[in-house]
Amino acid sequence: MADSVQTSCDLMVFGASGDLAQRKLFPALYQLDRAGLLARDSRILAIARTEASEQEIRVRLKERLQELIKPDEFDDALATTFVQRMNYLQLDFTQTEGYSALNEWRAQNNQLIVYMATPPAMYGVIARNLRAQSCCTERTRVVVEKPIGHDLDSSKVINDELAEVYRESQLFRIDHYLGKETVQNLIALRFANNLFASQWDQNHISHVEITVAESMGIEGRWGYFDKAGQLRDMIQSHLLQLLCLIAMDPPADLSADSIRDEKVKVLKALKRITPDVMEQTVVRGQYTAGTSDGQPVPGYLQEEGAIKGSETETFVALKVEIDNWRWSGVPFYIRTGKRMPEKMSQIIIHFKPAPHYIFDPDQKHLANNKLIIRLQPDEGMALKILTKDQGLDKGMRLRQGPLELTFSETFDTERIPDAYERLLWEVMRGSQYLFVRRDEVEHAWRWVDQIIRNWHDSGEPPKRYAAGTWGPVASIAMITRDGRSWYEDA
Ligand SMILES: NC(=O)C1=CN([C@@H]2O[C@H](COP(=O)(O)OP(=O)(O)OC[C@H]3O[C@@H](n4cnc5c(N)ncnc54)[C@H](OP(=O)(O)O)[C@@H]3O)[C@@H](O)[C@H]2O)C=CC1
Ligand SMILES: O=C1O[C@H](COP(=O)(O)O)[C@@H](O)[C@H](O)[C@H]1O
Repeated sequence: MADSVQTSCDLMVFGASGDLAQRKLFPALYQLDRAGLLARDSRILAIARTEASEQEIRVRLKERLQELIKPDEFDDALATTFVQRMNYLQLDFTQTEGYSALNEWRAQNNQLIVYMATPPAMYGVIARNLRAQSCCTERTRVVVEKPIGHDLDSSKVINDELAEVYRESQLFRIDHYLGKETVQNLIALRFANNLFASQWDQNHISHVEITVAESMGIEGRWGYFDKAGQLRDMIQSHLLQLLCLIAMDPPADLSADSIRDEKVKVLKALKRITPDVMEQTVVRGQYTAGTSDGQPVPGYLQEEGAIKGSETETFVALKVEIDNWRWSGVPFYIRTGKRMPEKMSQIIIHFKPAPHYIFDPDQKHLANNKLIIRLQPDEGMALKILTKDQGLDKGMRLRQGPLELTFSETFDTERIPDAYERLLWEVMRGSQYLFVRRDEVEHAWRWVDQIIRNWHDSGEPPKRYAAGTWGPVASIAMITRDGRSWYEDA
């Protein structure tokens, strides 16, 4: 990481025994320590309801780190020092008693970071209790997880509760996709390469595809997921963020507000999806039994904890339009689902063909250049271009080939940091450019809410797809109707 000035931090992790803290936050902090980015006097206060001694918490955390960190990145001595940074406080977040211990723990000169890795319903009460103890100052940074609510109204309640105690400049709302290196690279790709900057509009691009596919199912999270569904869980946050980064105008600079202002303009310009266009522009699916990695897997309704008859969607495909000068007439086809054939996230920019075609009419279908941006796995990109097929017998036959950039092969990158490493590091540096501002969250909900309302009003159940397939056939029909198809690498 380029800028490695350390700041001494006191990090309070509310919800320290939870899945997110254990699986993502503490391993990320360990990695920051390993990279020399945690100041020697930075400390961590793990806070949860579970009764445990400090020693037990440290021992358990070290075991967990050993389990989660790759063997060649796990250093026993470092892990021992790392867990010594940690203290433990047993606290019921909803009770005021006990919060005074937080003030006693913190070192006044260290930068205080409060990480709320808890259900969002806890954010307000934690913030108020911290204020009551004068535990936070104007310098305190507060990190909150998604989802911020489950619709516009509930997100406003959570945002208002946070705003009662903290200024917007203190709030770091996580969307972990923004912490992925390949997602940040979208900004570099678009605004550091004039080649693309000058071609990035409706004059040159015919359509855009965004696919975020997961091979896993619900993995014991049925209770949470069934109340959310794929639209709220993935589209409202991650996919709309990706769409914004692809569609936004150039920001004046790399400051958080310049970037976020441009993203908000895109969210405001998203065309409303009215009931009359739902059938052509929205496909909602739910997986049934099928296979994953060659093994039989149950359907959504047979997963552990499932409630019979649930109509929650595990797949969504949308045809999105952006009503502005840059993107008028350019559909963005986006899809995301659980239990798809593979875990794969990619963005395809389909360029328009040259204005006048002079080659073999049989080859006209090849005529569009495509930029394939592979977000994960196999991070990199390929620009599909046309060249002359070589050979005396080939005449002026065309063939399509990639200008290929696979990051791991081209660059001597030691390791790609996990999204949470980057995000925690940015919080420590006090930089908000990878975090979501209140108005972004609310515009995203406003747009997603109308789709949910339409589903509700129509009463139409999700379409079924077998686990291990690319979603309901209707999602293929949606794009085929426009004479296009979802990109498949030949
Ligand atoms: N897990 C993940 O991969 C992701 C999670 N998130 C978000 O992160 C947040 C945390 O998720 P996750 O870790 O999965 O949730 P868990 O349910 O696994 O953990 C919740 C944590 O909050 C604590 N807690 C809850 N209520 C109280 C209370 N009244 N007093 C004290 N402690 C309390 C629990 O303590 P105890 O165990 O002691 O009861 C536990 O440490 C949520 O907002 C979630 O949406 C976002 C993206 C991914
Ligand atoms: O936020 C979430 O993201 C994960 C997918 O994240 P990835 O980094 O593995 O692509 C998703 O599985 C989960 O349902 C959702 O809450």
